[in-house]
Order: sequence, then C-alpha cells, then structure tokens
Amino acid sequence: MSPSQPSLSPSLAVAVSPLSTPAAASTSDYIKFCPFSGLKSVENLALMGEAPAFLADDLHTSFSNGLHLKLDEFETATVIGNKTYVIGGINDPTSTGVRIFNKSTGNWVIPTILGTKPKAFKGHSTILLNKERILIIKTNSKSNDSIWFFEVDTQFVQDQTKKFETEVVAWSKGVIGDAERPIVISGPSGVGKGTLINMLMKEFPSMFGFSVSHTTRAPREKEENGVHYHFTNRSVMEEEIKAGKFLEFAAVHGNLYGTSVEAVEVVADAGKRCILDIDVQGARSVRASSLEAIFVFICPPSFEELEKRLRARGTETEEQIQKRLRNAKAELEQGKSSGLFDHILVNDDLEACYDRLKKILGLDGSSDATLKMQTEVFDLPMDFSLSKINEKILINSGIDERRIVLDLFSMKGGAPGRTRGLCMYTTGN
Ligand SMILES: Nc1ncnc2c1ncn2[C@@H]1O[C@H](COP(=O)(O)OP(=O)(O)OP(=O)(O)O)[C@@H](O)[C@H]1O
Ligand SMILES: Nc1nc2c(ncn2[C@@H]2O[C@H](COP(=O)(O)O)[C@@H](O)[C@H]2O)c(=O)[nH]1
Repeated sequence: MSPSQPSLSPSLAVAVSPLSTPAAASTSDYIKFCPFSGLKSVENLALMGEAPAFLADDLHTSFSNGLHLKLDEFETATVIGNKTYVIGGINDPTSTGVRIFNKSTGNWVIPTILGTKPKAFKGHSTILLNKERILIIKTNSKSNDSIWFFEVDTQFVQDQTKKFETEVVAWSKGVIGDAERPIVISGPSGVGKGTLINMLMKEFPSMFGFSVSHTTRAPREKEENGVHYHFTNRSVMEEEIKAGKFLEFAAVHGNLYGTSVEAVEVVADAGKRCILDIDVQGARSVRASSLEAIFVFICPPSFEELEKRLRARGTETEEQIQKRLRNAKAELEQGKSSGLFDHILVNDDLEACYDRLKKILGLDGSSDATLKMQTEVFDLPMDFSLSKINEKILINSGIDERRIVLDLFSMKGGAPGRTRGLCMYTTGN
C-alpha cells in the first residue's frame, strides 16, 4: 500500500456528483470524506472537475444536500441533483440492489430495474459519468466482467419511465472492444437462408455466432432447444415481450418468433459477429432499433423453385406449405421493393450465392483469423480508487502501484443492450 493512499475500502466509497445542485456536496464534504491524502487529492479532483470518491469513517455519511445515510456494508451512494442512488447491498440476494432517495419528496423509492443486472458482487466503486449514467467497477473481478453502467436518465430510461409510469433505471454491461456489425438475413421460407448461414458458421466458426430466436412453433425432428431456437409457449413469450425482453418479435406463419436482446448480446460478448435469421417484419423492427446491422434479403430464382425446395425439405404439412407459400408472395414484394435491405441476393446456384454473400461481408479469403478480440483479460484488485480525466477513468490500486486505465472515448450503445467500444489497459508495474 502506498503511504500516500490509506487503506481504501471501495465498497464504502461514496461518489458525489459535480453536476449536483448547489445543495449537494460542498468542498467541506470532500475534505471530510476524501480517502486520498488530504488536500492534494481534493485539489486534483477540483482541477479535473470530477466526482471524487468518499470514505465515511463509520457507516454514517452526511451530505450537504441534507441526507444522512447509514450505508450498509458494500453499498455506495451517488448524488445526482435531488436524487441519491444507493447501489449494492449483498445481505438480501433477492434485493434489487438499488434504492433512490428523492430529496424533493423526502421519500425512498425502489425503482423498476431493467436490463441484465450484474451477478451479486461484494465490493464496487462508483463514479458519476454525467447526469445520464453512473459507472460501476466491481472490485476483485476479471476485467471482462468488471465494468457496469447504471443508466438513470438516458433516452431509453426516459422512454421506459413513460411506459411504466414509475421510476425506472437500467443496467448495461460494459464490453471491451467492438464486434463488427451484425447481419440480418431475411427471405421467404425455403429460400435457403438457414443453408447459407450454416455454411458461414462452418467456414468461419470463430467469427460468426447465431442469434438463437424464441419461437412458439413446435420443434422439428433434429431441432434442439437452445441451439436452433428457444422453444416456448405463447403465454410465456407474451409476458416476456411485455417485460421488454425482445429486440424484435413478429407473428410469422401463425406462430410467434422473436429475437431477445440477450440472444444478440451473448454472441457479441463472445467477440463474434451476430447473424440473425428473421422475417421481413422483424428486419423492419431491427432497422428501427439501435442495432446497426447489415440487411441482406435472399430471393429464390423462381416461385416454382421455392415451392420445390420447401416441399423437398419435408418439414411442413401440406397446409403449412400452402400458408408459407402465400406469405412468400408478400414477403418477396416487400423485400425487393421496400428499400429496407442493403443487399438482395438470388439464391440460384448455392455455391455462387454463398460466394456473393461472403463478398458482401468482406470475406475475400477463407481465413478464420480476421476477427480476433485483441483484449487481454486481467484481475482487478480488491481495493482501488477511481478518478476521471476527460474520457479516461483511472483505476488506482494502492497495492502494486499498477494503474488501470478505462478509456471511454469510443463508448457506444447502452441499455437495453450492452455498452460497447470500451478499452482497458494497465500502465506501470
Ligand atoms: N441454392 C439452392 N439450390 C437448391 N436447393 C437449395 C438451395 N439452397 C437451399 N436449398 C435447399 O432448400 C431447402 C430449404 O432451405 P433452408 O431450410 O435453408 O431454407 P430457409 O430459408 O432457412 O427456410 P425457413 O425460413 O423456413 O427456415 C433445404 O432443403 C436446402 O437444402
Ligand atoms: N421476426 C422474426 N422472424 C424469425 C425469427 N426467427 C425465425 N424467424 C423467421 O420465421 C420464419 C420461419 O422460420 P422456421 O424456422 O419456422 O422455418 C423464417 O422466415 C425465419 O426467418 C425471429 O426471431 N424473429
């Protein structure tokens, strides 16, 4: 431990917003609770105009916005204007882990929490990024699971607040690096989408990952739950749609199909490029979403050939084939004329169509080494303090003098998905 940095328990760190109203923390609060070496740190922080972290000498913390808090072990509090966000709390594993004190009403609120929340964590530190987001860094964690954002006033949170008519906040996991744009593949049933996708996945196994959709249709022979689809029933899926679990969903050939946010994120988390096999309605929804995908529409060489392929596949009853063929007419019209798709490919000769698809995706060779995550995974210490300089968060460990830098310069995205484009590296020993 460096002599200039007394033992820090980041779990007790209290981040106070520089954006707070005048009623929020004053300089005397800073000095009183500053975990660093006296005025030096306070001056630095004041110069940087950043949110300092505070350490209470006991579990009672007072803010000049009038709030007196008894923080539980492993809780932090962050003040944004009139609101104080208390995050943490491991004593009750079922707890949402977040409570908000609203100074203007004098009440505590348990908000509706959206997004995938982090697995229970003990120590963490928080730093306020801006009035929209609190950055949370887990202590004693792996660097690829250490960064979390707590969104309190992003566009997504504002939209959901209107919908739920309650206080809403959202988690978003921070992801190092940036996987390439996802690919949406659409086209009528039987045209060969699945065949082309399988070819891509086989030739480039570490580059592409398939977004496993949910569906209420019954599994076909050889289809595996969780691999080809997540098979579910209508009432469960409708509930999950209401809860905001899906990026898109549509009624297709009499069943519900949908892409969960999670289905896309697990692929990107693995550093792979996501492929979505979805119908035209779904493609339209994805186009309107924040997922910046490439949209490819696959056409048959003729309607007769489409019917032949669908029958030859032998997976549908005659009635279902008729329904799929009826829907194919509308899909072909929409797909070719809507301007929704970036590329339209005719799947006549399979190999030729596959070559054209690869060209669109920039795969001129057959190398599987093109897309490798250039990210080293390392351990974050038990104890650290946080400071912010422009777009960089400095994670200062008092133990080994190592400094970890989190660069937010290329940060993008956020709830309901992940926050991507982060860069994290170590300097010093
Ligand atoms: N270019 C092609 N020439 C001949 N047959 C093809 C061609 N492409 C695919 N097929 C065959 O057509 C059938 C339908 O293909 P596939 O299952 O990939 O269609 P799909 O578009 O994924 O259908 P769905 O939307 O119903 O899942 C399969 O039996 C496949 O082997
Ligand atoms: N909008 C969505 N469409 C989807 C999704 N998953 C699949 N599909 C489309 O459904 C039809 C039929 O598929 P099948 O497996 O029953 O033959 C096909 O056009 C798929 O592209 C989804 O998540 N959302």
